[in-house]
Amino acid sequence: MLLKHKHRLSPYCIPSEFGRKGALIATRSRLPIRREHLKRQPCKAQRQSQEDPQGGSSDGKRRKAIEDELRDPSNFLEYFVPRPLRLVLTGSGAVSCLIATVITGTQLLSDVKYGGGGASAPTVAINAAGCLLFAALFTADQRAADTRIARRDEVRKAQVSIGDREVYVNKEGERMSRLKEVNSDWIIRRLERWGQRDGMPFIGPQKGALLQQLVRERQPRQVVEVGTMCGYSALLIAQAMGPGRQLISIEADWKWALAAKRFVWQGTQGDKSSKPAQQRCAHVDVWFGNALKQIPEQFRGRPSIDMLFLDGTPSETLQYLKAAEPFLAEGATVVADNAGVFANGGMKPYLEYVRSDSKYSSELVKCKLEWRDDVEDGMEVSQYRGVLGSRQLERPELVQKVGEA
Ligand SMILES: C[S@@+](CC[C@H](N)C(=O)[O-])C[C@H]1O[C@@H](n2cnc3c(N)ncnc32)[C@H](O)[C@@H]1O
Repeated sequence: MLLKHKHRLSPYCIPSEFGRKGALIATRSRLPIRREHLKRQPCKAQRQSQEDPQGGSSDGKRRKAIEDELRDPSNFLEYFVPRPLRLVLTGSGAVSCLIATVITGTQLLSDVKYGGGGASAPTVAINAAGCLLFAALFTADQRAADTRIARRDEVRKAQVSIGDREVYVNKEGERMSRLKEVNSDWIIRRLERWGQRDGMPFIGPQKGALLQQLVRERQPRQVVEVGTMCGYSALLIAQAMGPGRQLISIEADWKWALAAKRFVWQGTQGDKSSKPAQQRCAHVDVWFGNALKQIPEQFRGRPSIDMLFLDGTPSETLQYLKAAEPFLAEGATVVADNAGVFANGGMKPYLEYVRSDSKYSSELVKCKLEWRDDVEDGMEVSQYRGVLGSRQLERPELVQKVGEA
């Protein structure tokens, strides 16, 4: 239950929006996770009321009525006394107390008028108090349900505005909404909201757009990324690469590597389960380990690297490049993040190397630091000319074009 209603994004567990019960159980018990686990499993009432956009028994009002009756997960009482039963109990309690108040009140009046000992004033008062109490409980329950429904509508509107939910018009002409399927866009949006809120060091949308533009222009078949964290930039690169290509992303921290594997897997599976025309992610492998060890050990005998994205520890950037250099294809693009904020710090040796060595043609593309409009940063975009250092930049205008974008 706790997992079901957990809404915060955490790097180490999958947010509830991903977490179908089956997928979570499968994760915990190390069972294989199937594609159907990704899909939202509606409860019985939801299934009955499910809107069928293709036609079928769509009845918006009925659906809404059933949804409105769904159990309120934040109300503890719901698990012991269901709402319809509560309404019957409190409603009938109020009515019976009202009847008793009227009867005992009439008796009391006739006693006062004609004498006798039929009903006492305390009995009337107790019945009246009972009537008020039950009526108050009944009203409070109704109000709580109305508040919950209003809150749910607000949540839905927010989901529509952030793009997690889509609005459509059904056959009866009613405006309905439904949650979108989890795919790479969905995960990227989530990670962006998390990054913005907590200032996570993901590359962010501006640098992300720049990186995607570079990938689209250069069409690399194999990209290697150093520093996956939770896979934000990996998903952006994979989207821009398109299907049939490969991205290898290396992460030294096992917790991030684990989180990234899940985010990337869910993002790319979502895309794979959609129609072939909508499949757009490259195959992504997240490797756990230090890139300085992984690259020299694992890349022997592999296809050469067409693009290298360096976003690990800034002071180690030059070492990453030197480790990967023997495996770079001629004309490969090397992109290094944080070339602005760390230009005179950890990135200095790297920048000196790529800007002075004849093997590279290099340029700084200025942009803002992620989630900040007031801090200048940049990405160093370099082209590897090969050992002979004779090749010219194939598209020298690209860097400028990207920088202006
Ligand atoms: C700035 S974050 C990467 C953010 C990610 N590229 C994104 O935009 O979403 C840097 C990551 O590099 C990882 N890292 C640092 N040194 C590394 C190394 N030698 N090998 C692999 N990963 C490393 C860190 O653990 C951290 O998760």
